[in-house]
Amino acid sequence: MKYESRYSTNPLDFKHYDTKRTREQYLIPQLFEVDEIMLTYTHEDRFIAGGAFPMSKALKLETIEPLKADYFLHRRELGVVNVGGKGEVSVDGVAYVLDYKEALYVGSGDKEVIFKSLDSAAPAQFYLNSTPAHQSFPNKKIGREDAIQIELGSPETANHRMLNKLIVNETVETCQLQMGMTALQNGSVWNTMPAHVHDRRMEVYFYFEVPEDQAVMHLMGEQEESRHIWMHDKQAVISPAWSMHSGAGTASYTFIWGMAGENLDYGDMDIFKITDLK
Ligand SMILES: O=C[C@H](O)[C@@H](O)CC(=O)C(=O)O
Ligand SMILES: [Zn+2]
Repeated sequence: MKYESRYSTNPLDFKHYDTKRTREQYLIPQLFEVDEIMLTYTHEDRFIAGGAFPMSKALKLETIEPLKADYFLHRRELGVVNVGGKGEVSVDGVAYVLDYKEALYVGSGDKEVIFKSLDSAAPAQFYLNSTPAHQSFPNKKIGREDAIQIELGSPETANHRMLNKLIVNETVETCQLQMGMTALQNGSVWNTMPAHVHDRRMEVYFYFEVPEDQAVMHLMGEQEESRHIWMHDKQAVISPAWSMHSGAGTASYTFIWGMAGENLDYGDMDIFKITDLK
């Protein structure tokens, strides 16, 4: 288990950040290391984002020091999306097989979570999001066919995309975690445009299926003070509650969004007018 802690920030200070400081604060450059679990604990709603990459052995989700808890899910819930080969997540002895892009919700109180690949030649990569939880809800797998799909944007505005709601209140009961996956259609590059904020919830974006020689320019900041971070495949970025989160790729790509905070109302967003962005 490897972990890193990040404190939260405010928009008045963010105005003065240079590229290096911006990346240190918000970019999670690496989530997957062979036979490791890597976590980033952010004080933005105490959200944890990370990755489990079991290749030659199974990996157990251990507690980390900042939680001061006997086990990881003592007062937390967990969302898992597999972005690698077929894998298995075993929760207190119950095994859930996850194919590519399938998700699992794990409620608080489960003591043992173990990740493993079913074929070490095509190892699983489990993207993880975890948030504080003060009620225990049942564990549930959300397979490809269980996702709620929404078509957004259009080819004309280069933002044609399919949004898959995975862990939302229509599919599974959670305390505060919401997760989904949005795939840009071929030739479309703009995600979350028109951009929005939701001051009630922070968010983390994890970009993948970014071609090796391409990149995504992630936009953050307030409507009148936007900044960008160039991101590569399988990197994540923390978006505080006051920040927009949007981006354009040099090619099409897919991303997983995860949110936590005040409410569980996915559609509760304050949308910016494109011509008001600065
Ligand atoms: O608050 C919602 C999240 O930012 C994403 O669901 C937005 C998104 O996937 C998209 O518009 O492409
Ligand atoms: Zn959002």
